[in-house]
Amino acid sequence: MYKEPFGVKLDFETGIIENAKKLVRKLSDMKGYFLDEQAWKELVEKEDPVVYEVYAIEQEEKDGDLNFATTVLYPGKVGKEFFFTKGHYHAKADRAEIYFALKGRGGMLLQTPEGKAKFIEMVPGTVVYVPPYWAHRTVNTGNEPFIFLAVYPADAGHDYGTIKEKGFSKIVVEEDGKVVVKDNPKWKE
Ligand SMILES: O=C(CO)[C@@H](O)[C@H](O)[C@H](O)COP(=O)(O)O
Ligand SMILES: [Fe+2]
Repeated sequence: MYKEPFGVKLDFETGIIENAKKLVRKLSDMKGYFLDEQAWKELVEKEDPVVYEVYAIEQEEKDGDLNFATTVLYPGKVGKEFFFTKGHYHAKADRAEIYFALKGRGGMLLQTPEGKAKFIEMVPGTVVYVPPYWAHRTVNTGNEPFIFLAVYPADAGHDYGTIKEKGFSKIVVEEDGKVVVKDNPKWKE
């Protein structure tokens, strides 16, 4: 009936949560995600870098319960585009989420199913509220790992398919040494 409460240590420097399940996403796992396909291919063939790691403490998929996870998103670019997470809607689309930035700098791209997009900058201490129904992707715009904690309903799930197919309507690129959020030329509604 009652589950056992627990506390775990989250290392703010490395993002590692003790006893968490670790997931690693390499650039080769992200075929079709970046705008510059040639630059993606070259970088995969050259070194296939780790783009991000996730340390998750997850419960059974029941409503009312909570999961939490840190993400360590490495600095880098594919062409002009900064490294990002795949991005997803929640499988139960109305499930909201809270992100809390711990280290480095970056931001979150959010998008409604109709393609209305928003970019929110994140520095250590920024808390982002992801409302129900918004897809979300984080982007590392700095030159050190961007680390954040996410807290989300245990039954939220992930729907990666829509974003994998259509992407986000905005992209985050470096132009003349500046971070620029612009329209994605490949975006189709
Ligand atoms: O939003 C959540 C959970 O709902 C985060 O924990 C991400 O799962 C993580 O930042 C990796 O990003 P994705 O590969 O899942 O898009
Ligand atoms: Fe999420």
